[in-house]
Amino acid sequence: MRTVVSSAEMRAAEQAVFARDPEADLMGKAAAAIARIADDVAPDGAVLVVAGAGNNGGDGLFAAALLAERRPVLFWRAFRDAHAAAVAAARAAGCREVDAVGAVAALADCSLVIDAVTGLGSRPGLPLALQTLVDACDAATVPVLSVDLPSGLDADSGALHPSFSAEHTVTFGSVKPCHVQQPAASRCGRVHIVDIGVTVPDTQLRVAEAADVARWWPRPDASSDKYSRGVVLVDTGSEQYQGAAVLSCSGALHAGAGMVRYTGRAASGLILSRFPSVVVGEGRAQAIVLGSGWGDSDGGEGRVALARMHSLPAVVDADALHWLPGGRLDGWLLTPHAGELARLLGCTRAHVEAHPLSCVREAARHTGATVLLKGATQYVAEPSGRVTIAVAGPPWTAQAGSGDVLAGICGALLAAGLPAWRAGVLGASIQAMTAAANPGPYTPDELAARLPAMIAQLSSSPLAR
Ligand SMILES: NC(=O)C1=CN([C@@H]2O[C@H](COP(=O)(O)OP(=O)(O)OC[C@H]3O[C@@H](n4cnc5c(N)ncnc54)[C@H](OP(=O)(O)O)[C@@H]3O)[C@@H](O)[C@H]2O)[C@@H](O)CC1
Ligand SMILES: Nc1ncnc2c1ncn2[C@@H]1O[C@H](COP(=O)(O)OP(=O)(O)O)[C@@H](O)[C@H]1O
Ligand SMILES: [K+]
Repeated sequence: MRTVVSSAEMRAAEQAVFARDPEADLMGKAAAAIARIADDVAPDGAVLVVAGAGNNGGDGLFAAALLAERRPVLFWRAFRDAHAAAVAAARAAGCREVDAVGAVAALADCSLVIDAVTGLGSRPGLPLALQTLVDACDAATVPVLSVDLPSGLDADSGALHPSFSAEHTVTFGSVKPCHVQQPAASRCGRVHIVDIGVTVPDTQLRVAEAADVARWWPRPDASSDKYSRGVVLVDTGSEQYQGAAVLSCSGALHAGAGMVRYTGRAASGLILSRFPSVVVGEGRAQAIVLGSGWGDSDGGEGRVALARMHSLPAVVDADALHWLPGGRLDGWLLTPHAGELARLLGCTRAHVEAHPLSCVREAARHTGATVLLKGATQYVAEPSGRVTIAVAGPPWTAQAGSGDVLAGICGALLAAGLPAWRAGVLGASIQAMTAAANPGPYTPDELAARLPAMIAQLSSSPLAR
């Protein structure tokens, strides 16, 4: 699990280092890491360093000085101001200064551009001369290594602004919100996190990693039986949306449920023809999955209220989200997409998309449930305000039916005894990881069928220990 640190939290952590040791050379360590990664990602050829006026530019120019010991380096001060000591170091090391026109012309001969214009102090957007260079970089397909973050982005959000598009980003201490939230994250390329001796604080925002999924994924042992592994009661689908029932049962079974009981209104014969192990009808269960594919079929309110009376953990998806009972929904996992969350909160979808973190937190605080906001970035918010971002996957899973499978997976994890936040994080992560391992337009049911191979691979990997 990685802590996600805001620019203010990172600055405070940096100040704490200087309070202990006023001579701490954080910039020197940052520069050394940038130079090392630059050599790794583009071992030969000239490097162009584009430097801004603040410390981000300082990092880049000290890195320029180190790189100039072994390869040609050019630098452009994008705003006339720049970190004076770093400019002096770059000049002393033999780096050649160019102007805006020279920087664009130099791209033809460069194997790497280091973007050190703005970092934590970045105000969104780019001045025209820089935008011209960014366009030229994109056209010339010269790889960009961004220092801390692609200049132009806002460190503290996932919003898109005119910015560099990095192939690699080197950041310090821990990831910042722009590195882990789409669409900004797609501009960061591969993010290298470098320890420069700043102690990163615990925060209310974290991002899960494959190792967490491997460690926490429930596995049967010699004492397991179908009941102890977890029985999932699935009330999904309807006459109109029969497929949703098949998909949520598929998610639950392929995620390792001990048993799936189907109590929804789709034709049971359809489900049994696909999954003969499903038991049709009520019975004891450890978790319930509600709502996927209900459409406007009757009795939603009563079915959700009944689930509440069972006092079991529940996944509440899609149409069941319209019928949330009053009171604190402890132990429940709500799985809205942005539109459904907007409806829950009484705001617009655009508002949720612009402020996903505050919206998902608000829904969890208000309902007392854990809320998994689905989409390109998947946020799992607990009523306490803590948010965990699931492992990211490719956009191939953006298709009808993925959410139904995910609801089933989360149901199996709740039934196995995981707390709601962990079920949400693991469910969203395993679906994303399976899609990443099987790139292409696989249908949600095909991807669900590939979950067991992914889970087996995780279980046998050293990450699982
Ligand atoms: N904290 C740490 O742990 C460590 C931090 N380190 C490094 O320090 C970096 C932070 O440095 P920083 O505070 O000097 O801010 P930085 O990102 O250089 O930007 C400020 C300058 O940019 C300008 N500017 C901003 N937006 C603009 C725009 N759109 N268009 C035009 N100009 C714009 C802004 O102008 P102003 O707002 O003053 O008008 C100001 O001149 C951090 O990212 C990391 O690389 C490491 O050295 C060591 C450990
Ligand atoms: N841009 C994206 N990248 C990756 N996954 C996405 C993206 N957009 C949506 N998804 C995934 O697609 C699914 C959509 O869920 P949902 O809208 O409820 O679908 P449905 O109700 O049709 O099953 C979610 O599981 C989410 O993880
Ligand atoms: K930068």
